[in-house]
Amino acid sequence: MPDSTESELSSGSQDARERRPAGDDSILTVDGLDKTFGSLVAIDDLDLEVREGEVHGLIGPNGAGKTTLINLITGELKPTSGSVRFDGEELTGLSPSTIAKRGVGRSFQVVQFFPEMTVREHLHLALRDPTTTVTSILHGDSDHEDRISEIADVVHLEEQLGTVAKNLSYGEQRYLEIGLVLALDADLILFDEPAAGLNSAETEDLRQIIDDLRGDYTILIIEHNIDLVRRLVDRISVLHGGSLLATGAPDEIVENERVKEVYLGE
Ligand SMILES: Nc1ncnc2c1ncn2[C@@H]1O[C@H](COP(=O)(O)OP(=O)(O)OP(=O)(O)O)[C@@H](O)[C@H]1O
Repeated sequence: MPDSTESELSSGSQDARERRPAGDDSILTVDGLDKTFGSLVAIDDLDLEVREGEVHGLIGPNGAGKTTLINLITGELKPTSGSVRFDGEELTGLSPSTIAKRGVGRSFQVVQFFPEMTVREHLHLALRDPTTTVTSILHGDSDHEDRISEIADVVHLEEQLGTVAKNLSYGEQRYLEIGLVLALDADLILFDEPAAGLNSAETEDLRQIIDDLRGDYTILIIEHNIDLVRRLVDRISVLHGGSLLATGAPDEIVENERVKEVYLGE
């Protein structure tokens, strides 16, 4: 995908998504990736492929390297060696903002907002273009009202558009975070434990939200809730000690003896 301004990227990404059905083609290719922190090997000669249009689960024990991998994909960390390619282009060495502009969006384990700003204002800010002023955001003078409504609908926050972030429930804050990722109009979305801290009703709500994104985005999701993963994803990769232990369909993975041994505890 060529580098472009945010607004060009928005329309370009949308068109690109519409052209791309889910298939066997890899959109994200991790090849011989290594990351060490001093003497600690966090990612160890990792190969991994995410196919275009799929929902791909990333599981593994604590410390397996899942968040480190996400940070290497998004450019927050630089690999010690190896390569990450997205849509055929090398990401390694690019800055996080350039990688985001190439169409890679992410959520974080810890949600952070402006407590006094409403859901609409947050989305407006995320959709902003260089001509947007603070006054226009506060007055709701937005060219983006349709997109804001669309995103709020997708993340089940249409009733909360006028609610300030500090008055949202924890679950609603997590949905807003997903909305902010959608506003960046990424092609690949990386979710880092989106269900952490959610109760069972909220987790089901989250499952529906992510399920509704299926087909429009490629999704890589780190999640410890194995029931949620099984219901949501097309394929699972299991990390262990920074390496790939197994990749396959959910039913294959839960029956895999090595995976049971190191992660599922059976
Ligand atoms: N910035 C850092 N400096 C030093 N060590 C780090 C750093 N980030 C991660 N690590 C170490 O790298 C290893 C992998 O950590 P990582 O957070 O990627 O695991 P994880 O699979 O996401 O674990 P969890 O499921 O607990 O979130 C761990 O041993 C961790 O302590």
